[in-house]
Amino acid sequence: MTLQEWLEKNGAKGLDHLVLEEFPETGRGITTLRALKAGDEILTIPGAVLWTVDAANTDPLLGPILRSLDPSLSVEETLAVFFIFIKARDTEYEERKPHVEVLPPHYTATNFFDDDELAGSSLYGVTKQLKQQIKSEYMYSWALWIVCSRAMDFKLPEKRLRSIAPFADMLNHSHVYDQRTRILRVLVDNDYKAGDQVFIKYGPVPNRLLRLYGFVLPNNPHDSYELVLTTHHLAPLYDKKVALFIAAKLDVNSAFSLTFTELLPDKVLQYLRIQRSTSQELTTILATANTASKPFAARMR
Ligand SMILES: C[S@@+](CC[C@H](N)C(=O)[O-])C[C@H]1O[C@@H](n2cnc3c(N)ncnc32)[C@H](O)[C@@H]1O
Repeated sequence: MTLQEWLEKNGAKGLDHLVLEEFPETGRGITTLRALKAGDEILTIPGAVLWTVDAANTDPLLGPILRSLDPSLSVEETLAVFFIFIKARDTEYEERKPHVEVLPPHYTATNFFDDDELAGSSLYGVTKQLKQQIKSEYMYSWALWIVCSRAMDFKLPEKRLRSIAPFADMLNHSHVYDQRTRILRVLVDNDYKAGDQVFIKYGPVPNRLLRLYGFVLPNNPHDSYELVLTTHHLAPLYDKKVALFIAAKLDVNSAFSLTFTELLPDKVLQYLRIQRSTSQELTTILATANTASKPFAARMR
């Protein structure tokens, strides 16, 4: 069974007018075979085929294992395990398998870059930080990346639904999830002619797109430099500085986005002022921290 056949069998609508295509600049994407107006519904994906925590937890084989875990896995971990599980099965999962088989096989986000490849890049610091948090073998990192780069979030009255929609995860989208009918509707946010690629809209996102999604946009006006500032726990007056960081609503390990419109954010100056202060300056700052009327975070500028 192909991906399209499985989706149509479950009631997906709109696939007739959409084709998967390889594009030199953006890799695989989706072309529309008919003209579209902004706001048109181009595709619906039934809830039953979505990758969700509920689908993983109710799977007859995987579900009991997931449900027995204490503490339970996070949403992203559950979905990543679900992908790996289906990928590894030889039988019984002919329906979900075609989607797993068309997922990009290689992990392209910066976490998979060597230090040499990242050296000098604006993503060096944040990627280092992220690498320390995610220390796992390749298959699991790949699955987590698949989840994070393709998931869509919907705020339902009683919960947040994070899901990956087969086929819809390969095109430009503005999604709506109808909880009553359990159908995911894909709406376009631009006009398109027949034969156009329908593009992904990521919004005004800087080139840290590379960190999560594994690609960059050339000449991106929203690009930024992620400046990571940390203070070593053996640094002089560490405890006093930490108290001041907290009072100024800063973290000891902080990442700041330097952009073309805000090259030196106030928060960076606040951080550096605390980090560089002498003992006497810190005492003065601490002594006055809660006495003056102006909020402390504002006075640290
Ligand atoms: C939601 S998926 C889109 C479908 C994907 N191209 C595929 O073949 O499955 C998001 C991923 O597509 C790729 N991508 C999306 N937009 C891109 C662009 N403008 N240039 C290059 N790659 C892009 C990135 O790898 C990203 O992580």
